[in-house]
Amino acid sequence: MNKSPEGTGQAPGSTDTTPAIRAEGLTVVRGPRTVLRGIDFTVPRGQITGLLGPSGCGKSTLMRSIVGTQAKVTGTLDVLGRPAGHPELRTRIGYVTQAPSVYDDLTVRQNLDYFAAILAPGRHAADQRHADVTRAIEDVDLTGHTDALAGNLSGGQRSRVSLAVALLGTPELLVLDEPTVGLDPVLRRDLWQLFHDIAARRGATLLISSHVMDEAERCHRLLLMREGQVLADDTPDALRTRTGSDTVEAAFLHLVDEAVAAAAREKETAR
Ligand SMILES: Nc1ncnc2c1ncn2[C@@H]1O[C@H](COP(=O)(O)OP(=O)(O)OP(=O)(O)O)[C@@H](O)[C@H]1O
Repeated sequence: MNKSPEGTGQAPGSTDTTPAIRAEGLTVVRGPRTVLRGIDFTVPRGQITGLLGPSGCGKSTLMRSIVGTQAKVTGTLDVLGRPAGHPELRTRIGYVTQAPSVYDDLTVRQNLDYFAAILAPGRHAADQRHADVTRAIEDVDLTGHTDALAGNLSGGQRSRVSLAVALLGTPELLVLDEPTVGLDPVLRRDLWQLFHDIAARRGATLLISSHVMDEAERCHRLLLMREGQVLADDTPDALRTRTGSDTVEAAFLHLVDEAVAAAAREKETAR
């Protein structure tokens, strides 16, 4: 388990010091609810940022906003130097939703061939597609299962096929919505190792959501959310120190208690 993440915050060879993501006063309304409430944060390049918080706090909504699939987004949201949803960002971002996007009746390679053909169509790109697919399969450690039907894979292997699809175009930003949910501890450890490899080797930025607080310890930085607001935007070490806690979980609970107490005081003053 990678408990002491290393990262420079800067992609190798890159001179771009602007954040990968910058949000100011970001607000999102879904149906009758204001799901994100004027939040501010930045995500540095070349690192793994964990997005943590209880179910329903707005993690997926935030990710959808970043990748440009969410309606009713107001405020500032810049992604890789462009406004979220800009067409130029489509090939620069990889997004893996909670439901693996794989076709069960195709093999691992056929699944990837299909998505590679959408990204780079035409005969002239055939060699490049083949190389990209082979590399993506290697990246997620599924080389031994290349010709297996996706429907015959385990849950964790299917998740890795979905991740391989997101890796096809060597994205600069990977947005992964609970990629380890339901996986056993060994697979979870292996996937986190892979995430660190991707950040270190390619200088890619990863934004990864999770409910599981021990995964927070494996991130370079954390965005802790609660009820549509960002409770903290810091490193795991700084969070533990600031709250006098031994674990990120204890730090999070401390911050929640503080937020609840502050809200109660505000209510009392307003009476
Ligand atoms: N299509 C929708 N229409 C209206 N409200 C929605 C819709 N989808 C989600 N919401 C609401 O938005 C809020 C945030 O949902 P979101 O899926 O972003 O939370 P989450 O933190 O990702 O939760 P989980 O960890 O359970 O996936 C929830 O209160 C949810 O009920």
